[in-house]
Amino acid sequence: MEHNREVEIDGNSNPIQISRLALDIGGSLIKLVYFSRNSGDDEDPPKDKVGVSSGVNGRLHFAMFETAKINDCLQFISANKLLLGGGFQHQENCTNGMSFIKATGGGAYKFSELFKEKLGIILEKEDEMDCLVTGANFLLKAVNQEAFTYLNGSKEFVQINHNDLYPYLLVNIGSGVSMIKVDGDGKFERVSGTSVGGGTFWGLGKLLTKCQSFDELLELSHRGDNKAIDTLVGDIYGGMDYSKIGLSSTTIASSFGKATSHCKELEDYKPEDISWSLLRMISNNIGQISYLNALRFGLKRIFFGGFFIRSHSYTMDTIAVAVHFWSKGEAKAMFLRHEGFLGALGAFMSYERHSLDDLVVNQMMPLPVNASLGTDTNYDPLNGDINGTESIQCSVYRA
Ligand SMILES: Nc1ncnc2c1ncn2[C@@H]1O[C@H](COP(=O)(O)OP(=O)(O)OP(=O)(O)O)[C@@H](O)[C@H]1O
Ligand SMILES: CC(C)(CO)[C@@H](O)C(=O)NCCC(=O)O
Repeated sequence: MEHNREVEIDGNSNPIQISRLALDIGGSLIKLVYFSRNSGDDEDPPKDKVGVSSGVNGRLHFAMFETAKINDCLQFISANKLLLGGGFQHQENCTNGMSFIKATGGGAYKFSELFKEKLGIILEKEDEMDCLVTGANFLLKAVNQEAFTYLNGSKEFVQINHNDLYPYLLVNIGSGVSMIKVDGDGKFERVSGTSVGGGTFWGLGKLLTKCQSFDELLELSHRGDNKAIDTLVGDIYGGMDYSKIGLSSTTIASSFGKATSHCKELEDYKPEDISWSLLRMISNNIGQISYLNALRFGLKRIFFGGFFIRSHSYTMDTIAVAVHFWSKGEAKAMFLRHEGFLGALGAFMSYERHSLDDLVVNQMMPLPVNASLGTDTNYDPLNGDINGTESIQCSVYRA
């Protein structure tokens, strides 16, 4: 896979300078975040409060690869010269000719030798939970229209009050699920988790439907009908609601309950129905466990991140309905536009905490909605373009 740096990154043929690359190498996906300064920025650096030039404008780029195809990722980094780090600062502390790159996720440990061998870089490991929280706090505070609710098919952006953000529950749905109570910047506790997560949906879905890609499995669910596989309350109650305990006839009484039928084999079920039932089962379960943890700590807001969500309407709807149902409307499920990049952003932000150059990203200037990741025009989660790069405008300042 060959990526044209100039065309893909800023759409023109000027040489651009890449600074700071950070990675989140997860069980399923590798996420990359990197900064490129705007071409010609030398003439027009942003000014600080007293009018002194102190930083550079540029774009923050996001890309992802399947962890199983890590060689594609290495090639992408190398072909796009993401390690050069020229421009306004030095991201690498060079030791014996080796550069350091911030990395988080289990793969930062698992693949550290591979990165050293193939690219000559040392992965400087940052704690995964720390990075998730840093990334989420950063997005919620710095990016306009980052968080939104999703109910009955409609998306509503939430205005975040910086003084009233904490505490909240962060639920990161990756291969597995982590639930983190966040009380402030760097103040958090991982309060729960479940192994029934994105890897479960994709793994079971692949076995049961023979789908070849996650996107295909997700796309299938659009055409599915869970009545064919799930046992509904009405199936047990002769078509009636069980209203005394608040269950309507259409509520799922038992996920995959109908698959116990002796007269049917796997081939007798439609892949789209299987995908829909599986998606509902897993999303419902995560929504319910999240609510229970929010209840445990008296948290009213739950932010969901992780690439399992993929801005998928049924997934978000199911999670939101589960949280609404179980909390009787008390707790609110919210989603994030940069859902899958929390950890990578947190690793990216961690350069400030440690680097000698002491840089801080203290201003985020989102482009019009259609220029950022996670929007309908530029980012289509179902188009199968897993390596598509996306970017947002921002400024990086020297502290
Ligand atoms: N193109 C894709 N290929 C594989 N899985 C995908 C894809 N797109 C979305 N997913 C979903 O996203 C999940 C991975 O999400 P994410 O990248 O947030 O987690 P991870 O960092 O890989 O996992 P973990 O944090 O548990 O190590 C997968 O398990 C799958 O459900
Ligand atoms: C192991 C991690 C943290 C790796 O990202 C994630 O996959 C996870 O939170 N799994 C759930 C593990 C559990 O708490 O049961």
